[in-house]
Amino acid sequence: MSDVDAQKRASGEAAAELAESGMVVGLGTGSTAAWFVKALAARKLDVTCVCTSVATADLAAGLGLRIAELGETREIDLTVDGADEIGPGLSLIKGGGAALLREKLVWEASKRCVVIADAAKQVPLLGKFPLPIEVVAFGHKTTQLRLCDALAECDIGVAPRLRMKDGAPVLTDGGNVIYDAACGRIEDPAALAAALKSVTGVVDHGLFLDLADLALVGTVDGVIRLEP
Ligand SMILES: O=C[C@H](O)[C@H](O)[C@H](O)COP(=O)(O)O
Repeated sequence: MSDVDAQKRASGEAAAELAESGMVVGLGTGSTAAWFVKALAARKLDVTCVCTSVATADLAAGLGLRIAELGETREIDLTVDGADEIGPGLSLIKGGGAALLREKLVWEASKRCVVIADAAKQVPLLGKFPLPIEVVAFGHKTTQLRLCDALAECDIGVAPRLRMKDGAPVLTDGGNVIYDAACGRIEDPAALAAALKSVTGVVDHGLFLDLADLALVGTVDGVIRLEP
C-alpha cells in the first residue's frame, strides 16, 4: 500500500472509532471515505447509514450496513467524508468524485461532520484543486458563460471546464453535469460561494464552509486532529 493510501486508511479507521451503536451515520464518498465505511462495518455496531452517493451505498450494502434514505431517519449524528482540499478554518473543496450535492445535503443534515484525508490535502489557501461546480444539464453551455462572469466578479479570470470521461460529460447521481474551475487561489471563499450560487442553473459547488467540526488527517507521524 502506498504512503498516501496508508494515511487515508488511518484517518478512516480513526473516524470509525467516533461511531457508537444507536447512531445515524452519514457516509461520505471517495477513496478515503471508503476506508471509513470498511472500518465502520468491521466494528459491527448497530447503526443506520445515510449515503452520499450510489457508489457508497453499493459499498455499504455489500458490507452489511443498514441503509436509509436522507430524511427517512431522525437527524444524522455523525457524518464522515473525505475532501480534495482542507484550508484555513476547515474550509474545504469537495466534489472531485462528483458527489458534492448529495454530500452537502447530508452534511447540512448532520449534527457533527468529520473530514478525513491524507496529509497532502491540507493547504494554506484553497484553490489549487479545481473547484467542482454542479450545473443542470439543460443549457449548461449558457450557464458556463454566466459562471465566467460570476468568477470574474471575484477577480478569478478562468473559464470552468466541463468534466468529461470517455468522450462524454460526467453525470452526477442526480443527472447534472460538473464544471471544474481552476481558480488557483481563492482569497474569499464565502464571496465566491455566494457568487456561484446566484447563477441560475448552478445546483451547488464544492466549497464546504463552516460545515466541518473536526478533521482527522493521516500523516507520516500518525493521525492528527484539526479543529476549525
Ligand atoms: O465527490 C467526491 C468527494 O467530495 C470526495 O470526498 C473527495 O473528492 C475526496 O475523495 P478522495 O478521498 O478519493 O480523495
